[in-house]
Amino acid sequence: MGDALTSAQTQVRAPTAARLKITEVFRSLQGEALQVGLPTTFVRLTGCPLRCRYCDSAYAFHGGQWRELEDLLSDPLVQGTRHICVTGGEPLAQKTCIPFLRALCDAGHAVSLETSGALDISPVDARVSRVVDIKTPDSGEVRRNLWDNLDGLRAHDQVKLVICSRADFDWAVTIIDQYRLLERCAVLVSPSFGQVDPSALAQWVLDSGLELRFQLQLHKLLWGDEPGH
Ligand SMILES: C[S@@+](CC[C@H](N)C(=O)[O-])C[C@H]1O[C@@H](n2cnc3c(N)ncnc32)[C@H](O)[C@@H]1O
Ligand SMILES: Nc1nc2[nH]cc(C(=O)O)c2c(=O)[nH]1
Ligand code: SF4
Ligand SMILES: [Mg+2]
Repeated sequence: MGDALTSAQTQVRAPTAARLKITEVFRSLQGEALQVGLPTTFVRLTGCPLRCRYCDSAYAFHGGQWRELEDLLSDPLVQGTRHICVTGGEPLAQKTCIPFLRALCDAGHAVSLETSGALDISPVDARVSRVVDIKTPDSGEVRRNLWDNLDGLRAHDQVKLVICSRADFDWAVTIIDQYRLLERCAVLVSPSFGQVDPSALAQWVLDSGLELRFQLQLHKLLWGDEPGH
């Protein structure tokens, strides 16, 4: 028989514990979104079905380490911090992300989720602040936007558009108007790092007359574009 398990032996094995594939867990200042500046622990999940041209986290597409939920929840970097940001990669591409987010909320953390907007956000625990990207034409992934996600946005969620060009900004204004996004939650615009001049985008925001929240990735100003910050 060798080492091969019979089907009977397979059935009596303990069920596999819920696991997530993780690229990194680190503590930094939140560099993006409404929670910017707050000390935060980041949990970066491995893998993403999109390929945005500007992606600064491509190192999370592959590799990573399987970790059990219990192990992650008891990680000192998680336990010792109120603010937790779950990001990736695309966190919602792993189904165990949903119970992970719920468990973080149950443990009393203030949780935010960075997501591409390409996967259904409706199963996410209502206590989580969902930061939903809308992928612009010049991201190269505009066809992946799941527009139904916008219907279910709550006041403590956030929509983010990473702007790669003036044409992207004009497109963003049209979308914001069409989906009445400013009536739903905060709408953030951020320059694609190193591609769009931040002062140009700041001026476009002022000229638009819209109550958009301009933002820069604070961590890159502080620490550059290195992983782990
Ligand atoms: C790396 S992604 C991970 C979460 C998810 N996949 C997403 O796209 O939202 C986290 C955030 O970083 C933004 N981002 C990635 N590369 C960027 C860049 N070069 N400049 C500005 N923002 C960037 C993404 O748009 C997203 O809002
Ligand atoms: N400091 C810091 N803040 C962040 N906010 C969102 C991040 C991300 O990569 O999703 C990120 C990140 O990578 N670093
Ligand atoms: S969806 Fe997020 S992680 Fe995936 S390629 Fe785009 S920016 Fe990178
Ligand atoms: Mg990042």
